[in-house]
Amino acid sequence: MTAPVAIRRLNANDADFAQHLDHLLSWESVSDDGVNARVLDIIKAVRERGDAAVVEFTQRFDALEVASMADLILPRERLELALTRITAEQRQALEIAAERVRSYHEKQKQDSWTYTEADGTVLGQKVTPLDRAGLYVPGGKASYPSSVLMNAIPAKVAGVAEVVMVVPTPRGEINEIVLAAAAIAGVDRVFTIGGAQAVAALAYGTESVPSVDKIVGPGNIYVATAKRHVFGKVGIDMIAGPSEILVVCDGQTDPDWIAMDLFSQAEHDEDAQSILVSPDAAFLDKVAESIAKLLPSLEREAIARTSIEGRGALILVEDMAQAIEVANRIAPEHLELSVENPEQYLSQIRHAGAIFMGRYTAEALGDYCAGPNHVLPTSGTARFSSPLGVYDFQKRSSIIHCSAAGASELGKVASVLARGESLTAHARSAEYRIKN
Ligand SMILES: NC(=O)c1ccc[n+]([C@@H]2O[C@H](COP(=O)([O-])OP(=O)(O)OC[C@H]3O[C@@H](n4cnc5c(N)ncnc54)[C@H](O)[C@@H]3O)[C@@H](O)[C@H]2O)c1
Ligand SMILES: N[C@H](CO)Cc1c[nH]c[nH+]1
Ligand SMILES: [Zn+2]
Repeated sequence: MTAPVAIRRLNANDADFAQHLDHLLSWESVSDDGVNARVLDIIKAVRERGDAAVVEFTQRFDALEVASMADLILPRERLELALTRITAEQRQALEIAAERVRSYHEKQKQDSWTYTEADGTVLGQKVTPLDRAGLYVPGGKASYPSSVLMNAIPAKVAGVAEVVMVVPTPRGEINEIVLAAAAIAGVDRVFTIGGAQAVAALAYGTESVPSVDKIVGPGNIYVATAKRHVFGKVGIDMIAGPSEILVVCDGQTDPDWIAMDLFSQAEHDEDAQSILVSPDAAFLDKVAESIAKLLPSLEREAIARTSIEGRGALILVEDMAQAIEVANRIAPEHLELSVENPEQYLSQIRHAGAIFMGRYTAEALGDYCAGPNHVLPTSGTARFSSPLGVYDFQKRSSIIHCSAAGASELGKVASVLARGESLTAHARSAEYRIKN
């Protein structure tokens, strides 16, 4: 007999549904005072003592006996060596995934543009890649070669001259697939450091670690808190919370497939969130049975069970219109539309990090190799932010080139507005160019 799984059941027509949904979605992304204080101490120490502090924190938090920073630097040749230490099958999978991610992101590349007005004035925007990007690859509880590809490839496509990667190697355990992914993605330098100390080193620079212009990549609470604190000194991509999946199903997909799709994100983290919405009550029962049947077969059963029981839900809705309403309210990181003819709903979806269309598009394909980025807005932030992309590694400068005639005409307008602001040097600067 299979052990019961206590997954929450909600009905969107219940009077207190909104309240229950708010409670279900709430996740405190702000670090507690203890974590905050510790991270601030780490950042201060790295700013003041550079490499020496990074080495000390690495010894303490990653249980690594290293003598100096030299032991925490991996040259490009070491990355190339990793390519020979993985299996041919692993190398081929990495190369196929990298190629698909690269060609998808090539389409996002923005070019500089200008236009010329009738009087010869030229206006436009110059698009420039960042000089140096820092890529945080998590390495505490698990290793993520796919995240190396998803973060480094858009940077390279954007034309970033130097990509510096940091990855902790607790107890000295190096993941060869992570290094091989770095070689394939074209990462320039790797430091085996992690946590807040790695973020601080990338932001402020040390004797060995170069300071970067922007830090991207997911990480645990120490990494996220450090990223918040160094924002302003450097750019950051986003603060990514635990993984989430919302499946909307019309009741016609194999319930085992749906259960495993829910587990695919639940196995990431005890705090991950997996929710199924369907207008078919009998189907929700079948998925509940599949969950109970398949959960014990997972390698990461304990993590997935905590996630499913603590933050998961099966939600009954009146119809597909109500399902879409719930999806927009949740604004999930991943939305699976496991329905017949998903295109009919696409225009109504307003908030989702990535939308997986139809019964065959398992979210897991997007995590590894479909092509779009797997670094996505979580915790409802899809309301205002977008997947990591080439645009995160490009910045724009305005271009203004006035002709003599253009400067004269604009000078008159600027003069009036400047005098209205009592900024007379502005006004006189513009007025010098007015032709009488
Ligand atoms: N959104 C995404 O695309 C995505 C992808 C991959 C991973 N993730 C998430 O990233 C996170 C990775 O976390 P992780 O812990 O496995 O690796 P991590 O690399 O983020 O953190 C490990 C580091 O945390 C620091 N640390 C640990 N305990 C500490 C302490 N007590 N005090 C100070 N520092 C300490 C150490 O320096 C250690 O090197 C997970 O939550 C995972 O779900 C998200
Ligand atoms: N689903 C994660 C982002 O939420 C990304 C990932 C990496 N490996 C497997 N999955
Ligand atoms: Zn995943």
